Amino acid sequence: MTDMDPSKKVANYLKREVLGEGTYGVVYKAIDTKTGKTVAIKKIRLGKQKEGVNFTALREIKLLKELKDPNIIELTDAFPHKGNLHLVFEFMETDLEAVIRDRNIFLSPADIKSYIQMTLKGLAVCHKKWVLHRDMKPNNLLIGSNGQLKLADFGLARIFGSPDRKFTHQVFARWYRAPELLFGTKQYGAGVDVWAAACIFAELLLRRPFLQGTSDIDQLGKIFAAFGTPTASQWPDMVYLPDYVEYQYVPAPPLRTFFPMASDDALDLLSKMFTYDPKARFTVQQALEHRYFSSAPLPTDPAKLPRPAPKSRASDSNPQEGPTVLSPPRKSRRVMPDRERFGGDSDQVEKKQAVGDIDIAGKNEPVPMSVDFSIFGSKPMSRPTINSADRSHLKRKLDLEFQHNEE
Ligand SMILES: Nc1ncnc2c1ncn2[C@@H]1O[C@H](COP(=O)(O)OP(=O)(O)OP(=O)(O)O)[C@@H](O)[C@H]1O
Repeated sequence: MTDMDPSKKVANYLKREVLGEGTYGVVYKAIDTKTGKTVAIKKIRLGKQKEGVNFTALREIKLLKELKDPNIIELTDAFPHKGNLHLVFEFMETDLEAVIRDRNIFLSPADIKSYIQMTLKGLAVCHKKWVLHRDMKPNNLLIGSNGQLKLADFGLARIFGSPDRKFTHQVFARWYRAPELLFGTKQYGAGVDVWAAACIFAELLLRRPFLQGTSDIDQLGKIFAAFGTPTASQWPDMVYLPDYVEYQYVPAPPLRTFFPMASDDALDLLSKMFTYDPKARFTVQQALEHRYFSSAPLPTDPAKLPRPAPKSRASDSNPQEGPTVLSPPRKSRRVMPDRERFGGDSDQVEKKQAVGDIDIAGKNEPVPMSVDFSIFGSKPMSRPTINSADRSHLKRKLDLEFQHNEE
């Protein structure tokens, strides 16, 4: 990086097409005119922070720039321009979501092992430096032309605040959220990234998201239906969490029910990463040392991993023609469980989904949760229920969710 006036750095980049829009703003493809390299520039709306990026944010960005590892996306530059902060990253060809969704791609057990190992290796480096990701999901795991998987969007949640829930695509982030976050914990640690990595591991095995909750309450219902309702002995601190509500006990079905083709080692590792109590949950380092990674088949060499066919990029042929949107932003391409399926007034849809079968104003019987059991096969399992004593607490939580969505 040079010592030039940061606001002038924009001249170093030749802007090309829009790559997509995420939680924090638009991402452009660009050419670094000094090196000739292709880069991706994330333009972050500073929004209400009229005074610009605060000192803490700048310090955090400096920290991210220093995080250099083969499994972490490199932040090569950062500069303000027209009230937006521009973060310059190395350009990546595709991402893990595209790999998982591509029906032409066959993922062998060794390929899955390689992708999840690279994910954990990137996480390990960050956790060693006390940086949490907090927003791990397959489309934040970018893949380069050499097959290397790299974690993206690291630490952005801490710098720019938690992703804004009013953006529809945030419904997907919920699927990777650890139970302590869903119960409203304020003091969370590296375990939230391990839970999310376990969800990604499960998604690689299934080729679809594992736990697709339609609201935070429903997400917990899905988790409990898969792993059994946590007991006090399994997770002693659970009852003290701010948004804790008691769910009727349901036992855990065997994990193999959901992953019939997975190896015993894969299931053992998965169960240790999906441990309820964050204090007992595997750390990233423990996960990397698990025998799953040293037993046959060994992880595929990244260069030999299957990847989607490169997309043709229209503006590559004519860079003079301003930014061109080549495809809808990723989130609209993904199947939307809530809003897109119902259309119309999105807030109404959100309310309808979140409330589901719960009769908040109803009588005192235990109330069945709205849980979509379709992911577990056609036969519904016993449904977790919420005790009536917690009804008002639940109503308050749902109201809070609605407020978030209506903002
Ligand atoms: N370094 C990069 N190289 C190439 N494409 C990138 C890079 N970073 C982001 N993109 C692409 O830009 C688009 C927007 O990315 P961004 O990270 O802002 O949002 P997202 O990951 O899609 O969603 P979210 O913000 O919810 O995580 C995506 O299509 C993403 O694949």
